[in-house]
Amino acid sequence: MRLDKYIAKSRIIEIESTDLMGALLELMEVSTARLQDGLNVRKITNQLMAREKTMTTYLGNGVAMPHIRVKMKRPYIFAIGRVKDGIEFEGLHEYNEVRLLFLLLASENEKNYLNVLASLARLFRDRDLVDNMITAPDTKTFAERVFLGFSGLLAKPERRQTRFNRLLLKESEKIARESKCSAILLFSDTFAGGIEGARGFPNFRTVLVTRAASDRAQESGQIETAIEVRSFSSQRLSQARSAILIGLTRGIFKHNDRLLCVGGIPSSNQLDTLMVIDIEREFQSVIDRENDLLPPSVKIEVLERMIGIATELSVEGREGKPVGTMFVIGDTEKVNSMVKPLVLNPFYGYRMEDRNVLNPFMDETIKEYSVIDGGFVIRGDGIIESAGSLIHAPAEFYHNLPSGFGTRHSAAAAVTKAADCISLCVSASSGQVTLFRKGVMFPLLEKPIGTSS
Ligand SMILES: Nc1ncnc2c1ncn2[C@@H]1O[C@H](COP(=O)(O)OP(=O)(O)OP(=O)(O)O)[C@@H](O)[C@H]1O
Repeated sequence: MRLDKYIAKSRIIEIESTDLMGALLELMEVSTARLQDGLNVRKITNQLMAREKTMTTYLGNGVAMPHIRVKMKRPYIFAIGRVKDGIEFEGLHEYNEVRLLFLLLASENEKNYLNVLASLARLFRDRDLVDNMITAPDTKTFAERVFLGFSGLLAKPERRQTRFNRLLLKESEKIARESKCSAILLFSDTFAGGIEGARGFPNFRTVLVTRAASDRAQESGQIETAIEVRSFSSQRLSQARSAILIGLTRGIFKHNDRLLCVGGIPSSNQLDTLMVIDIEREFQSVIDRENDLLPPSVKIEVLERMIGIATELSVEGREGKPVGTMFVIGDTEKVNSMVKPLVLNPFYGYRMEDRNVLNPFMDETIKEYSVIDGGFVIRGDGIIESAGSLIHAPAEFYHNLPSGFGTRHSAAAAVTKAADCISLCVSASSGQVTLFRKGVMFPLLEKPIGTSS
């Protein structure tokens, strides 16, 4: 998504105020100057402040992103301010870390709002890119770097290939051809910065698997498409199973494809692993046809987001402790008939947009509530209906799972037989993330017991 078209030089400023209210007023002033939309600066700033009190917009990496829908003709207004030394807001320490304050005003009628929020959050997750903006020596350079960053041109310097990497890439193509693979999956998180090889294989269909896909990667070479899978694991090719699953549901792969995975330890800059995967054999128990995988009511981006959150939860835990939970996605009408609330629904009273998992600010909230006993019920379009729910399908839908799986996993399996939904289980005891569809289990991330990251 091209975000640079919404950036204007006059809305890139150095913030003078040291408190949030003052800083927001400065950004609102430059946002509304010269506009005929009749936006009420004070009123909107107060609404932004009220919102910040109920839900922080601090994204990490020194970036906060207050955002709000307003009545206006333009689809979006972006304003970005650089803060010297953090800002004061109700004594909360995360605001001391703010160095960039990004204000997003969106029209009430804009349907793409959550996607824009998600794209911005993804952009600001790139530490190097943010640092580059923060450390600009003067305002002019700061503005230039903002433009470059938003247009995807401010890339990390590419590393030169080592001889060994070159050899592996060359042999990969040969192996893929001779073993009749239909595509090569290049795990680009192996490289801390870009690498020449990430341009893809000249004579072979290449799919990039990455934690953060930029549009630029796909524009700059033979990369046919990129699959974004979050993974904080330090294991080789740990994103493979999730990536293939997403590729199948997106129609990038067919169930009878054979794939060559090429990667190494994340950020090691060293390729060291080649793995041939026959999708049919690997996933045989889950799918007969790729179309069966995704329930009709579930949006693929919702499943992708939930796989990301479940993976992060399993790897990070919460406050140093492992977390177990269950997400049931889709067919909520039927699922709700099998739900008993264990606690008062914490999402009660949230606006739909604020409890949609596609909203990047929901990640933290979901993780926070994952420590509550019970599971989450999520609509196929991403709206969370409840958390802290006991999800219990009728007895006839229960079947034996391999030993080691207890009542949480049994319930997660059964509900996907009883309703046309998907469930994702994060195991508190083993750290595994398991997807269930039609009662069949499919481990996405296997974490050896006792590993913390
Ligand atoms: N039907 C259910 N719906 C929601 N949550 C459940 C359900 N059954 C169990 N749980 C939750 O799972 C927790 C762990 O139960 P148990 O150890 O039997 O499951 P498990 O499948 O082995 O999961 P884990 O691998 O996380 O230990 C329970 O304390 C409860 O919070």
